[in-house]
Amino acid sequence: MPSSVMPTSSLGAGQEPPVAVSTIGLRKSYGDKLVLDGIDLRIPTGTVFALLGPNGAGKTTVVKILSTLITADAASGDIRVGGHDLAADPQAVRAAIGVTGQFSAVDGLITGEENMLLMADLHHLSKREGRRTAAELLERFDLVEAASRPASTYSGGMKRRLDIAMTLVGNPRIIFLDEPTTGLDPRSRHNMWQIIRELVSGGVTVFLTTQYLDEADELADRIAVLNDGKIAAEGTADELKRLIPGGHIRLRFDDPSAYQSAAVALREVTLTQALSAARPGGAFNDDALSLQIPSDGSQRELRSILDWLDAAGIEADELTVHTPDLDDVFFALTGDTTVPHQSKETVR
Ligand SMILES: Nc1ncnc2c1ncn2[C@@H]1O[C@H](COP(=O)(O)OP(=O)(O)OP(=O)(O)O)[C@@H](O)[C@H]1O
Repeated sequence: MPSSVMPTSSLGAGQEPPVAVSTIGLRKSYGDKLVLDGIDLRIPTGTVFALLGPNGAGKTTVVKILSTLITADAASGDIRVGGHDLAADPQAVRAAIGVTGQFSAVDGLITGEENMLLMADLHHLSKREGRRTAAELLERFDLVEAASRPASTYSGGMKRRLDIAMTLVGNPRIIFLDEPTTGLDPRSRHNMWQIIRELVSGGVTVFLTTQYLDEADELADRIAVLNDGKIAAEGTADELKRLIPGGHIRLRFDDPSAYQSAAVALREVTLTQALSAARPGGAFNDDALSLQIPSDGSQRELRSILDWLDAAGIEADELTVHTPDLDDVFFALTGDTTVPHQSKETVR
């Protein structure tokens, strides 16, 4: 059962971090259209969780439910945010969370600073405390120079930063970021990633939805792929990449004769099917003096391949593990056949 939310750094060895968000059988229909068909989530405090899915999969709907903007169907199971029962105590949930993204709280008609002070008022901070908090956050988000300009004159990146700064006025321990970097240029995206990392290192839990798989790969401790109203897969980026075929170990040789004997040894294994652990069926590239052995990239499989190489007297000059990237995982899990499969290789 989830308990109160606190930073992971205060935990003793061997203790499980408390759960920031948990859902059991989360369901949502709009009319007779079922959008979420029983979603189970368990997000430990102080981690980044990324929800991926094709357009219209229901990511924003999940965020809206968890942030109390809309209600889940009555048939849903237990839903807790910050240790509070979402259905029974939405007010306590609201006090524990911050939300930014597609529904920005920024008012373009007033200045950045006025937006911040308004937020401080909403959180019942004293005038003095409000000014101090606003100044501190404007500084932290590099908005001091722009603070006295109407927010309508801000760039997209500045508005996103102001939006997050406003969210932080209430010191939320759980933040929902719905597509936080959509439309931002690469530098602004990287700045936003840095902001998110800093929040998490301070013990904040971040629930992120994104269209950018590299963003999930970069930031998230765990990733869930939403498809057809259900979680198609959930795990770390590496766990998800291991779910689909295409991973391999590549051995490269400087010496053509070493390459030849390794290729012969691998062909023999392939022919006799003797090497079950190392998965026979390698590929050869005579020009590059390299050969590939299919592998899921797991430690166990890597060890058995290394044992086989040792036993066969093969010493490669370079060994690299290649795993499918998150794009491959996404296309495989969401059944999107409109984008051709590309053999992108990530050297891990
Ligand atoms: N208020 C609403 N009334 C009826 N249908 C809705 C409503 N809001 C969302 N939907 C439908 O629910 C489905 C999920 O929408 P949602 O916005 O949650 O998806 P999403 O995964 O966030 O999509 P995107 O990546 O395009 O933002 C879509 O088919 C959408 O048309």
